[in-house]
Amino acid sequence: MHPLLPTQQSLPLFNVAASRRIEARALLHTPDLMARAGLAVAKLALALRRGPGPIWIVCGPGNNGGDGRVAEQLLTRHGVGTHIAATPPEQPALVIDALLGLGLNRAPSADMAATITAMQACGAPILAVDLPSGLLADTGQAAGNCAVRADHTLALLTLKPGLLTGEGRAHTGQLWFDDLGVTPDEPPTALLLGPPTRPDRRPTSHKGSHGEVLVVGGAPGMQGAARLAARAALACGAGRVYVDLLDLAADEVADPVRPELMRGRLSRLPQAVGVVGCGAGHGIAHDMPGLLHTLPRLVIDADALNAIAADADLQDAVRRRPPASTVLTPHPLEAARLLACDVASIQCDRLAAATELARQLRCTVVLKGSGSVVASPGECPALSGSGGPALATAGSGDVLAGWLGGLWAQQPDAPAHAIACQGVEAHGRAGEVPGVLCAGDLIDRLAHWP
Ligand SMILES: NC(=O)C1=CN([C@@H]2O[C@H](COP(=O)(O)OP(=O)(O)OC[C@H]3O[C@@H](n4cnc5c(N)ncnc54)[C@H](O)[C@@H]3O)[C@@H](O)[C@H]2O)[C@@H](O)CC1
Repeated sequence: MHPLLPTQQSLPLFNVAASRRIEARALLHTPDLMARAGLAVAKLALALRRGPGPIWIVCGPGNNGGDGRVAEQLLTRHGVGTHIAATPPEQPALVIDALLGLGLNRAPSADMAATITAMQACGAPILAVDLPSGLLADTGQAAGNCAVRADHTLALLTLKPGLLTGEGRAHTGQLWFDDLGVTPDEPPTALLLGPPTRPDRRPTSHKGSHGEVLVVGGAPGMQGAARLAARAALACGAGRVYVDLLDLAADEVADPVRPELMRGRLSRLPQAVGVVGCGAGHGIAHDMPGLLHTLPRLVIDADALNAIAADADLQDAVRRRPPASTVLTPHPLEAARLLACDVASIQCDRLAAATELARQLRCTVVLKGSGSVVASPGECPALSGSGGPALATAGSGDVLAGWLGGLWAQQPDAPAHAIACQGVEAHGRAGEVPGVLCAGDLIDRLAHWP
């Protein structure tokens, strides 16, 4: 068994309802699912335990607890000390959290909350069975703000989206997966993104083969955002990258650090991929009708999103664009403005929020944050399992927008959804470093990825 992330391929995700259906059908021909689950848990527990102490197994009232009890029998048979109880033994070598899994349907009771606190405090690593107890499988939210923070989670039968988005990654720890020998017999409710790909560069290609990007943004004092987006598009391989910095004097260069970047205007570049909004301030609202009407492919970020949120005519203009020609890249607050709700409403179900926004504005939506979501009309939503806190820095969103623009310039026939999936996963994987990654360094890592 291997840790699941980073994945070598795209993987299907199933919400609670789909997992239940798959389980019910599988049980008809594979009645020993719980035995298989318990065996998988016991094997992983043996590999993860630290020290000679007993393995503390915390079993709940349902089948999640059943998995824990099967694991306990197998470990005991193997000569390993175990302790099944709600309170810890002396110096446990590992905790197996089999309190609550897929059946979680309310905030943990006071007794369960006390057990969760004890698991957390006992000092041993925690292996969660299927889901960290208290974590909602569909959304990655902690029911009642009380959920186990596991060091490892072994997902069983299906992978659930809540392990990967919202608060999920903070509770799951290292993710493992055992399908228990069952092949899902229905379509996934979401996809976990696989390794990103880079556009091919033919030996005979020249800069004209790799498209044009026009970055529009960078109001006074915020020009760095537009320049970061432009540098990212350039590093991605776009043939020519232009910046239209709002209010820049006519004789100033586009970017003193990157002489490859050129000044440009919409009127001269009607076929470019537009990357609009980075550091743009309120002034971008004035340019939005022309940009939305003219450019065949658009990545819309930051202040351009706020302009759209504030103007019903701009929302209509987004809806009227050709299918698969527009990507919006909101963070949760921008998404909340676009959906006229608050951030908590977005975060409590990120997959649903991104899907609803994509439906309302008929475009592709990248909802940023831990477990970025890519949603488009008619497409199965995708989740990224990559990225981390190193990306929580100023400018990393600008880099994403520019990178998407660079990818699209080189693949003009690709639909918005495919570009968004490629770009989000590349951005996330390049951002997996300890500590903090400045946006400029992120561009370097992306450029040399993989
Ligand atoms: N049926 C099978 O053969 C298999 C079951 N599996 C395991 O079974 C789990 C699902 O089992 P269940 O459907 O029994 O669900 P759970 O074991 O997650 O829990 C259901 C029970 O917990 C109670 N409960 C829910 N929320 C509670 C709360 N906040 N406080 C106190 N009690 C609460 C419910 O009333 C119910 O009694 C999966 O997560 C997985 O671990 C898998 O191993 C696959 C095979």
